[in-house]
Amino acid sequence: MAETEIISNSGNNEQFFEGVEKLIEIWFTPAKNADLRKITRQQWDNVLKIVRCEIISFTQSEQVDAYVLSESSMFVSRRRWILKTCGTTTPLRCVRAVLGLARDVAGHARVHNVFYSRREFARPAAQLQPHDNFDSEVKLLDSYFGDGRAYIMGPEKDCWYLYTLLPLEGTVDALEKEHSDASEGRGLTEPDQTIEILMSDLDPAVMDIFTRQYSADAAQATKESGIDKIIPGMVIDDFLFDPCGYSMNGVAKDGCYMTIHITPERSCSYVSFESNVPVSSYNEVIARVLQAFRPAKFVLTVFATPDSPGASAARQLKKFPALGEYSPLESQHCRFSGYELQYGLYCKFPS
Ligand SMILES: C[S@+](CC[C@H](N)C(=O)[O-])C[C@H]1O[C@@H](n2cnc3c(N)ncnc32)[C@H](O)[C@@H]1O
Repeated sequence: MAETEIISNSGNNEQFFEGVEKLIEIWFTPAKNADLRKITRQQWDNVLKIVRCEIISFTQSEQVDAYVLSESSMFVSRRRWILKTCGTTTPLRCVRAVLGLARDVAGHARVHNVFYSRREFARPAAQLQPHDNFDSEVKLLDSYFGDGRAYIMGPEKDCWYLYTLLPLEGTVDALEKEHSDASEGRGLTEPDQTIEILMSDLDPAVMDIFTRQYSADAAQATKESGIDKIIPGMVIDDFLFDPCGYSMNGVAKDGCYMTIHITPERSCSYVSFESNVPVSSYNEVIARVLQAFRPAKFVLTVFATPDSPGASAARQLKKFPALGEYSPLESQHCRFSGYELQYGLYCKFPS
């Protein structure tokens, strides 16, 4: 597991923990009999050693294998791999190994799409290479994928970074991509949508729930915080760290997932929520998440293909609405070839 750093001036000997995750999602082009779930547990253990984290729990649905990690989560399905890790982990260092296993073990030789994203770290200088700056991350990603584009959204301290192979809609690159996808039979996509809510500065009373002092086990923390009500019908795999910290994965029968990670330490409190639940409005989910965690500030991102129910959710958020007691500070909308993206930064009123 990655090391944590003692905060010298916290006064209560509290440790600093970088809750902000690096999130990489790779989609492979559909191929006959190819399935990333052919990669064995031992092989994943070896991959995660490179990242400096380990598997601590596992659950699955018919469509997805969900791993809780010492630093966040990993989801493996037929052609999509998601790795989300926090602390000082190094997820981009394992991508070459994953591409090799995908080709040699799973039968996936072709990458269809890549999304790498993260919020700005609380302490960027504490990160290990290449994660100590976005330029280095992009350089390494380009060495794997060759042809990516990098974006930075929002104001400096609260910005959100994205690297993807998707070109912006209407550009020459987008037209070229459509042509090459069509000629190589790669036009096959499926509806996809993802919401992330990346929250900081959370209500200390809520954060106390995610300590061993307060909750006897993860199940108690899940229930008491209302996490079990955010998206009903999920099979929940939760873990309460000692002395504090919490991670959960939820999987549903229809193949969708949710994942929540909590760093409750007062000086660096952080919570992330992510799901691909196929709804046409995120209003209820967002309201439940904010009610459960009561952050002072959060970054909201929604990715959706035009044929997914989430496309209308992304457009609703584009109108830049206040969300309950939260006012919008920044908003950006991007149309990629095949995806819409909405980024928003929100702050509790008055800011
Ligand atoms: C893995 S969790 C969730 C991190 C997540 N990315 C988030 O959103 O905050 C991190 C929390 O668990 C605590 N923790 C306790 N033991 C840990 C361990 N062995 N490895 C990682 N985190 C641990 C950390 O101090 C921190 O509060």
